[in-house]
Amino acid sequence: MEAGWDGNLFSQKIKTMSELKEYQLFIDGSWVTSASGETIDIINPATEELVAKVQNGTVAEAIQALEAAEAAQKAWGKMPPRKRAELLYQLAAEIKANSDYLAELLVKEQGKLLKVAKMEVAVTASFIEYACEGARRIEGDIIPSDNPGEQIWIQKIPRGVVVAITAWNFPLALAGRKLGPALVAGNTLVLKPTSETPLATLELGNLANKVGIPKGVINILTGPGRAMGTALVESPITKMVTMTGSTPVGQDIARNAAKNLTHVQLELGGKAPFIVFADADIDAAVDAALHSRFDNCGQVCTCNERMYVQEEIYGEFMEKFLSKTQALKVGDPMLADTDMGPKVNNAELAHMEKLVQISLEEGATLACGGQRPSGKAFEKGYWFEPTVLTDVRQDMTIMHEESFGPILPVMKFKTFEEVIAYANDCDYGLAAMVFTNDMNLIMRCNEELEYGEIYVNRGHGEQHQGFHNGYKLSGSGGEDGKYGFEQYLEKKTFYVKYRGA
Ligand SMILES: NC(=O)C1=CN([C@@H]2O[C@H](COP(=O)(O)OP(=O)(O)OC[C@H]3O[C@@H](n4cnc5c(N)ncnc54)[C@H](OP(=O)(O)O)[C@@H]3O)[C@@H](O)[C@H]2O)C=CC1
Ligand SMILES: O=C(O)[C@@H](O)[C@@H]1OC[C@H](O)[C@H]1O
Repeated sequence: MEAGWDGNLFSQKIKTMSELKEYQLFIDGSWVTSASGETIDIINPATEELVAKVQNGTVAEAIQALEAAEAAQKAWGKMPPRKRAELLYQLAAEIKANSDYLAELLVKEQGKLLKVAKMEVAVTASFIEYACEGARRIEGDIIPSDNPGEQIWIQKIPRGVVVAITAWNFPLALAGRKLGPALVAGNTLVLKPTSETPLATLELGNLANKVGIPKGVINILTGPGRAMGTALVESPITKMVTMTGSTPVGQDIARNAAKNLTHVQLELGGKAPFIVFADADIDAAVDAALHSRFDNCGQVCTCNERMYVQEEIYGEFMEKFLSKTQALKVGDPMLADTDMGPKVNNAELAHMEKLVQISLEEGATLACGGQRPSGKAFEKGYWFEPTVLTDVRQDMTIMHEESFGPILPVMKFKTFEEVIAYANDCDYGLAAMVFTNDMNLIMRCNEELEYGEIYVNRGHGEQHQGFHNGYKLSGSGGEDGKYGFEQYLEKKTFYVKYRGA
């Protein structure tokens, strides 16, 4: 089937989702078929049906995209930031205008609920709009020198070509989260979405052309992360790599970027503790714990990965929590009353089954779930029941290995010191959640918890103006907010001697 676009999202050869689309690579403003002659199948996790095909791009095409971005950056970086922002505001508007189409793509490629997919599309636009607000706040410094008749100027300048590599759980939002600040700051972009869920992200190429973003400013590639990703990271053309994904891949990227000492920003795995003290609002804590574990089928980096409940309220809390967990409706992500869709692929589903098996072998009790749901609706697809494990110990695998899925181990604790030790006994340091109304406990948690993002009396969910920052093996550099934006700028210091003594 011939694939191609005339530059407009809806004038493509394919008019409905039912026809199979073959996406191409978006390089230098054009759609090109890979020289590899190979494609990657994108499968619907709820039905196992083939949704579309994408190019299995080559290393040579990765370099071609980098060269296009490098050529475009010269003019793009010299454009007034406000002008860049005006184009990106239009891109954000087009994303919102195509919300239904993009949301449906996200459901079909990732299996997320339609209502969550619509939120993701809105958040993608919002990430870009937030970055645009910073266009006229790219501020430097003028500092008096110790030498007479001299000033020191510290300027903020674009880094150059930025490579963005994204994960499969919120593919479009993760792309917008990086594309926005990268381009507003005057950089150009080579974006490599995950091979699992690249479709909605690829559509950004159509929208970029539609709003008139100059060719080469945004390039979007699909292909094997290890081969293509490594080529992008190792190239001397690349001046920054921003990646969201697993810790092992983040470590690979850090190693490969070291060859040119390229600036790296990594948002990686997590194992967030969810701590409920005896004085907590139990009903609020139950609801927050439920959503912070089972949102997006547990596939959120800040998810409640392990829960600690103070023993005085454990019985009441768990009775309410298990009741709500068992009431969750697993099913078709397109339906409004569905609470949880499928895992993204078969490998992730097998990982769920393996974690439950290991947990039971290590002595845990299965309080609910623990397997694939039965019934005709679940004969196809990568479904897993909302699962709660009790009678777990801190030394068990499930308390340390990220599940990134709908499995929640729960432990009792007696004292503050005990639960802080449990919470910090972790290789990750991204997010933590704490429920208590005692200000003294809140401040002590703030002091003691070794996490970059702590939520108090609410569940997970970052905001753009915050700072999404992982300690330890959860990442390096952080993103979002003014500190995330700064990462996309280089500084140049200028000593200006303009008169004698
Ligand atoms: N901290 C955060 O904000 C978030 C963290 N995550 C983490 O991401 C993980 C799940 O996402 P997942 O997509 O499976 O993560 P992966 O690490 O498997 O992949 C992430 C991206 O890296 C690419 N890639 C793979 N190998 C390399 C390499 N050697 N060099 C360069 N790029 C490479 C992948 O391409 P390809 O897919 O083509 O192989 C993909 O685009 C979980 O661990 C989760 O915790 C997820 C979301 C947010
Ligand atoms: O990356 C994640 O899993 C979260 O940061 C998620 O990504 C985009 C959404 O805004 C966040 O909830």
